[in-house]
Amino acid sequence: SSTDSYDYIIVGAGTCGLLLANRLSQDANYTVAIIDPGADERDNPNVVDPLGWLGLTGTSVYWNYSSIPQEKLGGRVLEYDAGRGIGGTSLINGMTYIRGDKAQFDAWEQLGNPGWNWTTMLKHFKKIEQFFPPLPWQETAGALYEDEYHGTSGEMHVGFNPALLSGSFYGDVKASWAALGQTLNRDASSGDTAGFDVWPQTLDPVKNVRWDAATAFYWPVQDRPNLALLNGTVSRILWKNDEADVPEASGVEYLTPDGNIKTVNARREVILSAGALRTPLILELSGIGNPSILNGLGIETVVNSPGVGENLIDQSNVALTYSTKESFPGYAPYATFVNATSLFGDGVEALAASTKKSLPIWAQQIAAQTNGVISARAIEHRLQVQHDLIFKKGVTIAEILSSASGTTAISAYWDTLPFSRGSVHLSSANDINTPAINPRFLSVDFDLAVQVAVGRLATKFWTTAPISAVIEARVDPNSTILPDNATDAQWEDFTRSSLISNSHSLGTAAMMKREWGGVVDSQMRVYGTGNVRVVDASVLPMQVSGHLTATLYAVAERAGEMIVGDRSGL
Ligand SMILES: Cc1cc2nc3c(=O)[nH]c(=O)nc-3n(C[C@H](O)[C@H](O)[C@H](O)COP(=O)(O)OP(=O)(O)OC[C@H]3O[C@@H](n4cnc5c(N)ncnc54)[C@H](O)[C@@H]3O)c2cc1C
Repeated sequence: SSTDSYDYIIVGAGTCGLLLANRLSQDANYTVAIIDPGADERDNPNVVDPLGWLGLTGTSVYWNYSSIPQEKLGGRVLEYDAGRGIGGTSLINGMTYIRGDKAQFDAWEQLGNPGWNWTTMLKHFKKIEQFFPPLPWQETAGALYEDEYHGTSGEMHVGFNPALLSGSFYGDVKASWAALGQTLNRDASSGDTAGFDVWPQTLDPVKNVRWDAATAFYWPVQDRPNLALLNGTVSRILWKNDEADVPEASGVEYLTPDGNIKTVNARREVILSAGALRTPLILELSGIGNPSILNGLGIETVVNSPGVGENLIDQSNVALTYSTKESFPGYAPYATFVNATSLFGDGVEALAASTKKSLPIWAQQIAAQTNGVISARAIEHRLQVQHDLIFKKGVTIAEILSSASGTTAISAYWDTLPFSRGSVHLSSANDINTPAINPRFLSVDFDLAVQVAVGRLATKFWTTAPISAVIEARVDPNSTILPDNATDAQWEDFTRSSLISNSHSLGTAAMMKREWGGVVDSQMRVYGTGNVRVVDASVLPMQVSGHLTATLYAVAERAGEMIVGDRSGL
C-alpha cells in the first residue's frame, strides 16, 4: 500500500535523525518516515527540567548497555549509556554546549573529506542555533559569549542555566585557574576551547526547559502530512533484487513493540541515525562489514567494508571529589581546556618526538586489533593527523570540569584526544539490542600518561589559592584517596580503577577515505552502496575537544543540505 513506501527512511529518532527528518520533509513533495522504538518523553519531568538529568540514569529512557571487560582496567565492565525515546540521547545528556577547536574540524578535510572544515561548520553551527544572551546577573556569574559566533534564528535554543551559581565561587575558580596559567576564555565555541570558561547549554532559559532534538526539530513539524514516525526497532536494510553494479536499498525490516516483523520501502534513500553504538550493528546485519566478522555470525557479505564498527573512540572520565567548608546553592558549569604545552611544560618537545616515534607501533597494535583488515599504514596516517593536531596545531587535549553543588566540590576530567581505538560489533546475529562495546581504554600507554598529568593538574587546582580556602577534604567514594605526594604508579592505579566512559562514543562508521578504513564518503554515503547514508556520531572520524551535540547538529544540517541538493540530480 502507499502507506508503507516513503522517499526517505531515517533509522533512529535521535539527535541527528530528527534534525534531518525536519529538513528532508520541508518540501511537501517528498515523504519521510522515521523509525524508533522509543516513547514520547515530553511529560517526563527529569527530561524537561534542566537540573533533572542525573535522575534519569538507568530508567527506561536509557538503553543501559555495558562494555565488554576492559583488559587495561583489570577486567572491569563499564556502563555505557545512550538515550531511548523520541529525541535519543539529546533527552538524557548533560546539555553542555561546546563545539571544538578549529583545527580539529579542518582535519576532517585532511582525512579525505573536501569541504569539511571549520569555516563550513561555523555556517551550520550558526544556522541551527537561537542563542539567548545571558542576563546581567548571569554575566556577573561568568556567563560570557562572543556575538559573532552565534545564531539568532535557528530551532536549537542555547542559553545559560537559570540556576547558574552566583556568589564568590566563580571568581575564586577563575582566579585559581589564572594562577595556574589558564586564563579566561570568553567563548569556548569560537573555535578555540583553551582556558577557563562557563558553558551554555541546549536549553530555553526563559521557559527553563531542556531543548532536545525533538523539542527543536520534530514536535513543531510532527503534523506535516509527508512525515511519519513509526514505532519499532530496525534490524536490517533490505536490498533490491536487481542487476545494479552496487547494492541498492529497497527499504528496511523492523520489529514492532508487539513482536511483529514489518518492512517499509524506501523509494530514494535509507539513512541510518541510530547512534555510534547501534548503526554498525544494523550495517553488519545488512551484510556490510568485515567479511570474517560477518562469516562468524552467519551473515552473507553484501559489501566488504572492514571499517564498520572499528575506530570507536570514547574518552575516559575520572572524577575527584571534595567536601567544602560552605554550601553552594546553584549550578556551576565550569570547564578548563588545556593543550599539550600547558600540560607538559618544558617536556612537550621531547614528548612530541617520542610519541611520533611510537606512532608506527601504536598503528600496528590497532591494525592487529582489526585482524589486519585495516593496514597499519592507513592507521598510522590517521594517528599522524592527530599527532599534528596535538603538537603542531596546539589544540586542547584535556577538559577539566571544576564544579560545586551543596557541600561537594568535584573535578571530572578526560583526555579529549586519546590514541586508543576500540570497536563495536554485533554480539550475535539474533540480537540487535546488545552491542559488543570495546572502547579499549588505555590500550595506548600515552593515554594513561595524559590522564595522570591531567589528574595532577586537577588536584593542584583545588590546592591553589583562593579556591583552596573553600576545600575541607578529599572524599572520593569507593577508591583509594591518593596522598598529596602520590607517585605515578599510584596515579595509574587510581586511573585504571576509577575511570568510566565519558559518553562521547564516535567514529564507528567513519567519514574518511575508504583505503584508510572509512565507511562513508564525504557525502556520508556508505561506500559500496547506491542509496544508504549514515548521519550520526558514527561518522565523526576523530574526537573533538567540545561536547558532541553541537558538532552533530551541524553535521546533520550539512547532511540535510546535501540530500536536498541531490534531489535535482536524481
Ligand atoms: C549520559 C550522557 C551525557 C551526555 N552529555 C552530553 C552533553 O552534556 N553535551 C553534549 O554535547 N553531548 C553529551 N553527550 C553526548 C551526546 O548526547 C551524544 O553523542 C549524541 O546525542 C548522539 O547523537 P546521535 O544522533 O549519534 O545518536 P542518538 O541521539 O543516540 O540517536 C540514536 C537513536 O536511534 C535509536 N535507535 C537505536 N537503535 C535503533 C534501531 N535498531 N532501530 C531504530 N532506532 C534505533 C535510539 O533509540 C535513538 O533514539 C552525552 C551522552 C550521554 C550518554
